[in-house]
Amino acid sequence: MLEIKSARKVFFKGQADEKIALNGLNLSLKTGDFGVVIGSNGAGKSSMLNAISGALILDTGKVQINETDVTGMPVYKRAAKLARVFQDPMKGTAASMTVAENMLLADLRSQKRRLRQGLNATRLAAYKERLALLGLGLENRLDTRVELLSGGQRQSLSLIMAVGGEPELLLLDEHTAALDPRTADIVMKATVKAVEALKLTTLMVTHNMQHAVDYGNRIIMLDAGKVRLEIGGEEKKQTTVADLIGHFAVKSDRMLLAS
Ligand SMILES: Nc1ncnc2c1ncn2[C@@H]1O[C@H](COP(=O)(O)OP(=O)(O)OP(=O)(O)O)[C@@H](O)[C@H]1O
Repeated sequence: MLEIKSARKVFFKGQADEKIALNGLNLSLKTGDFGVVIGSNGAGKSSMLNAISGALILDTGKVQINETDVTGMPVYKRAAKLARVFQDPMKGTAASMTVAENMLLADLRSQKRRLRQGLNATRLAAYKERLALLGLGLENRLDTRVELLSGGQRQSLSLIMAVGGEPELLLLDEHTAALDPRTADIVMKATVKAVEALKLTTLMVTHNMQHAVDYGNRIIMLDAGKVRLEIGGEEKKQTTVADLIGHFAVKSDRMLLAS
């Protein structure tokens, strides 16, 4: 469960270039929800993810993950509760190490064990099982150096490494944006397989309207630092890309009228 209440963040407050990034944002995700966050540039999507992860300290408001109020909790402590996958497929993994060594690094990071425990048979079997969730055949490439994988395989590996510690919340920060359309679709399908198998509560930011329509059980549209529109349940199933683009158009028209 994720609950954001009245989150407000203003950059350069009181100065000529004051920017209101979050303007009383309220959002709640139930356990097992897969929320897809959309919104135009500057709507506050990254600021919201940063406020959840602790990279951004709110001026006012509250962030709660399950039973814990994490608003004042430092990033390293929150890291135990959440996993985040970023846009750049080169950042989440170590290129010159093998798939198995990368899995071990992630494992040790989340379990606070020491590296010298090494890659034993039990671990390798567990990694194979976890990688198989992605449906990309990576379970058969444990000894392959990561730099030899495709961008999509690499980003999917980042994802499975991030969720190894069974986080209470998964944040996907435009994690397919740097990939070509076909690869992005492969990574999205792998993402859904992992999310469903591990029953993860997920919040994904995307500019890809087709992905917003195809994946997740809720669409959350941000505008000017707050939630402007939420679409869930049956309504989400009926929603088309054109509908979503229409909501962006309404916003632009409003802005034109105001200017
Ligand atoms: N560190 C910062 N310093 C100053 N202003 C910031 C900072 N971070 C965000 N902002 C401002 O806050 C507002 C929200 O930005 P944010 O990056 O959260 O939007 P976004 O929806 O993620 O946009 P995009 O789709 O372009 O990534 C914008 O006006 C932005 O310029």
